[in-house]
Amino acid sequence: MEGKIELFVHAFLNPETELEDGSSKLDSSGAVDEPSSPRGVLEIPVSEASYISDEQKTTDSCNSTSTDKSTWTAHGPFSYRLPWKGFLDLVRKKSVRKFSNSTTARLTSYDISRNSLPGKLSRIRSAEERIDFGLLTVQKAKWRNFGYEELAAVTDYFSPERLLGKGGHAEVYKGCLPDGNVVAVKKLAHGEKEDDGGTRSDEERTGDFLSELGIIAHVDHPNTAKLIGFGVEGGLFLVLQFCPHGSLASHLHGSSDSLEWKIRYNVALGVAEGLSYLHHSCQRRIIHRDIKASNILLAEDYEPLISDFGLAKWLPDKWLHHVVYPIEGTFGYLAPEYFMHGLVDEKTDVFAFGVLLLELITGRHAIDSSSQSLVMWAKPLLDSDNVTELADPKLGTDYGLVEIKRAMFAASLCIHHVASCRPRMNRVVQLLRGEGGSVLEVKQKPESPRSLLLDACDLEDYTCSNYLNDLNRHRELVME
Ligand SMILES: Nc1ncnc2c1ncn2[C@@H]1O[C@H](COP(=O)(O)OP(=O)(O)OP(=O)(O)O)[C@@H](O)[C@H]1O
Repeated sequence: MEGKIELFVHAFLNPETELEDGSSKLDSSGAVDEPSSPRGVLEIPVSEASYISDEQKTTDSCNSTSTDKSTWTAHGPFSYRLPWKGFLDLVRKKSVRKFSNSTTARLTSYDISRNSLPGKLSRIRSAEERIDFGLLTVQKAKWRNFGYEELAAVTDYFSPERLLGKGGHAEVYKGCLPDGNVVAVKKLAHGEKEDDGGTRSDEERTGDFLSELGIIAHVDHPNTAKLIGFGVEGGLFLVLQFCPHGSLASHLHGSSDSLEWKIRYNVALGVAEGLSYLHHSCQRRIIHRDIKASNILLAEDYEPLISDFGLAKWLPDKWLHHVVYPIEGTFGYLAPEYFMHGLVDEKTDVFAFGVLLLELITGRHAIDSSSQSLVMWAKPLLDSDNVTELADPKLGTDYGLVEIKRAMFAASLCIHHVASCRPRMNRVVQLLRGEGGSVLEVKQKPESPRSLLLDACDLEDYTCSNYLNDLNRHRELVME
């Protein structure tokens, strides 16, 4: 492997911790033969690649940003390990995020201790430092480690006027770097008491942060959010590419203007491609677990970027699925096998993507104000191919009939209540591009091999009304 160098830092989960959390270590044969899923994977690539092109650096200003797909190149294959294990041992503990019954937020906050965290985290070195390997000096060019003062200065001391948005875990501010680049500074929320009266430990919060940082730094696709840097002084911060058009949710649900169909279709395709990359083409198999309209950001030209990797997991290839507890995510987007059994694999994201497609087609919320599930509302209309009833009234008849029918067909497959009957994301991309073949071909039989556990779940006579009952039951349990 010549010519290119990457530095990898791998943080591995403590196996015991993982088992305590209920995570499955079974491969298809049921054998426990795989080390636990890493808690976070932090890669520091040292390649020619840079997220921001020279051209962009000179042309961007606080008032204008651009997204140049041509600047994103693959990382080189040669790797070198840094001795960070001691530090990472501190952050092995698994996060215990709470499940929310809200369609817009997960109810968890970080209790960021200002005393001990910076000390521990200060061992993270800037991705800009030069590293001397004897004969070879390489430039780590990917990300920056920002100091607190620097982040405060670029966001006008986190002034409310700079606030771009607020989620369940973070506030995001617009920042203008001295070189003119505009960024989004994601400030992880300060800790309040959790609902159960407990507080999250430094280690847990740091683990969550590293997990998100590790995954977002690892992914590299035109339809995934771009990391520019991070900060660990005075709190935990991610510095991200600024998306001038905000979130898809704000356009679909927060604006009286209609998002035109052409953009909606491009968003559907872009998100499908981004997810297909995460599932099948990324160096590791990543499950996002929180695909929803508020986590899709719109960059220049309304190109969609999958963001918020706070719940994302990567699965070793040998694992058919992963069992997680607690169940986290957002009501309305949760696949039945996930909210009932905690089973996570690529099909969890496929289901959520199906709900997102329905939102794009209909303009409706995943769960509306009267708690009606979009999936349940849309199913009969999808079955009867009723475009007129399904299409967002704001669109009028301004949609491509072929495209909307493709989107409807893809959605109907993605929201199938049996996981194995849902298509994989690379298939969904083909369907949306019109490369899908006939309907009969696509309505495939369940994939194999399937784990015994999943098959048992699938073999139940699980109908749509079962799904609705389960959803309601689960909701009641969570709200108790
Ligand atoms: N890079 C960005 N550019 C512009 N706006 C952004 C950016 N990142 C986030 N935002 C805005 O901030 C909001 C909250 O961000 P984000 O979803 O990452 O927070 P969160 O607390 O992790 O959310 P969640 O409740 O889903 O966990 C987004 O919905 C969006 O409106």
